Amino acid sequence: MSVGLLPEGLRDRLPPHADALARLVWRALDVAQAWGYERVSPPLAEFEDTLVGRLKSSRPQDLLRVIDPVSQRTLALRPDITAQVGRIAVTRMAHRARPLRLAYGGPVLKLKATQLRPEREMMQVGAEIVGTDNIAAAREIVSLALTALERAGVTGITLDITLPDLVDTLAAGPFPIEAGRIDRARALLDAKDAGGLAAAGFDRYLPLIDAAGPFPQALDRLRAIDAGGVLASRIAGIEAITTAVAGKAALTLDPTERHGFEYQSWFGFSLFAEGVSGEIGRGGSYTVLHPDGREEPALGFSLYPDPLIDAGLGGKPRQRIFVPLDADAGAVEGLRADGWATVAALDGDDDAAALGCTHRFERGAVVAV
Ligand SMILES: N[C@@H](Cc1c[nH]c[nH+]1)C(=O)O
Repeated sequence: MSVGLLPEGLRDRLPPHADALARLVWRALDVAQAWGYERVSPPLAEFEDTLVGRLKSSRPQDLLRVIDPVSQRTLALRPDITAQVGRIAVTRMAHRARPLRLAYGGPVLKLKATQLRPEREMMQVGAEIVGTDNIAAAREIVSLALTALERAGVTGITLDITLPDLVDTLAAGPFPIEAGRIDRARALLDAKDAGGLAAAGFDRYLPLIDAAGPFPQALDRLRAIDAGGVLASRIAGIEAITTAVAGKAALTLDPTERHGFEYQSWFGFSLFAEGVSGEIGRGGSYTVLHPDGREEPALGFSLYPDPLIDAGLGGKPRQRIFVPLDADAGAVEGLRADGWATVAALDGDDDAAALGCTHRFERGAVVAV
């Protein structure tokens, strides 16, 4: 057996990174709690059919599955906690008043890594509002996500806004496309392939490519597209949401971006930070399905704090001080209260420096090692 070898995309988090990650998660959850969100903690794995299908428009996913010898049913490891929160909201917490505000944090597992991120297991921490997906809810969710990132020490944040169901809405209304050709149009828009769009007869969608980029120019270009009320109401919505975050993040618009937006509806966003590669968070509006088929609007965000640690965030570990066998317990407690990590001698000849201590506690005084 190969000792210490882990499957591709899975890894151990070692000191000091494991502590830093725990601190980042804790800070984000603490902010959410202060904003009135109650924590839920769903399990790592569920029956496959309860994990998928709870959110409207969620596509069948590639999941990591196992057969449970106890129930003889297929279990899936969660790739996203949002669907689990949706399940809790419409089952065990269905009786609770709306809007229901819930927060969560824990590891998720994807079947495949992406090019940008070789990891398949990552920490996810977030918050969801179930019961409304109006502008006020969107403003709160975006503000909360930015505040949580600020609290984690993240600077240079970019908020990239997208309209995940825009192409479907335009295709069903002002810019008609037959159902069978919508995927083609979406793929061309994803690739920002202007020539391809024109050649395929999707000319009316061309201006959407130019409506991507920094605010406010991108929004002005979106406004210039004549698509009747469909766009007007969304533009008004985006403007109202973004006034709430003015000064906290740089704003960009990518109206047709849908990469990673599986179930989000009229509003979606991605979060980026200077010096951190790839997305650090994502969110938006969506619809939760009740067991009786009833639909409930929801809105939320998830942060992915792992890359923040590689960027040096998450705080510094405590400085370590070596404490001899005969030290006074009260004094040692005082050292911990002052922010030291105390490393107690367990026999006569522990090596303070080898144990990572920069100081030792000698006859009541702190002495450099
Ligand atoms: N859970 C989603 C983001 C999200 C939360 N709420 C709504 N959308 C993701 O990680 O992609």
